[in-house]
Amino acid sequence: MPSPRVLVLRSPGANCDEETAEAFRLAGAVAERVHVNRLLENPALLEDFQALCVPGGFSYGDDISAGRVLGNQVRLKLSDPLKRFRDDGKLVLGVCNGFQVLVKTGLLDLDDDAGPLATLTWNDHGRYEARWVHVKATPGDCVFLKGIEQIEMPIAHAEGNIAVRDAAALDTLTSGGRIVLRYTGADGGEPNGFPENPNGATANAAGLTDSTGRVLGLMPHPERFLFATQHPQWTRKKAAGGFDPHGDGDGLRLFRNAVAYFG
Ligand SMILES: NC(=O)CC[C@H](N)C(=O)O
Repeated sequence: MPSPRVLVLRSPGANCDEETAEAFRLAGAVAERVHVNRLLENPALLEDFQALCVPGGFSYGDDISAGRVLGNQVRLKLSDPLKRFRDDGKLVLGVCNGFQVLVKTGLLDLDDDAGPLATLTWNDHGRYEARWVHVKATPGDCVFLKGIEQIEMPIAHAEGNIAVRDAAALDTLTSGGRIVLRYTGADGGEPNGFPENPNGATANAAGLTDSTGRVLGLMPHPERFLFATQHPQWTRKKAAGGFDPHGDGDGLRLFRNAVAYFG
């Protein structure tokens, strides 16, 4: 099987596209960074790729709200080709700002008759927050999270609070297995408020999948944990023994899962 080709979407203000492309390459994919203007000129470019990733950053300076401008471009100009892309069995990943973009595109199936089931809004404390968090996965059909239970990753965002509309919407998302990542305490149990839940997200949600399991949006940054030595406690882990400083970081597992899906 040839390596899957991944389109990493560049836009003005994106700042994680290089390392996200590198993550896919390390996992065995061929990754190409493509500017959104190239895709708007020629949406048929998508046909050359098996996966699309919208990376983190500050697309269009977070103007209006994070992800809104790029989300509108995608929703208004690329909706049909992207729905075909997803329905052809291809993969879509949105990391942090990319998740904010996906929420605004309709690709995550987040609407019912009453409007959006959930959205991403400002962190409860109203500030930008950058820290490592503990997250538990309940993958269900989500391709990217296969085999993952607990994982540590960094977050870095101001508008990362997954706010669910109401109790009925929460029930829809929960019963549909759509909340595939949740913040936990260090012991894997319920988080004890802030900072274990770093933004006040409803139900401690950190990532959502669509109804097919082939689209994932998450606030933590898996591409910032590709090497074991990116973990903030790696020297302590090394001193404690049994730690391979040349090993992979756990974030790489998501990208390997994406590549393995095409194997
Ligand atoms: N790391 C990111 O992608 C940041 C996302 C967005 N700019 C925010 O602050 O919420």
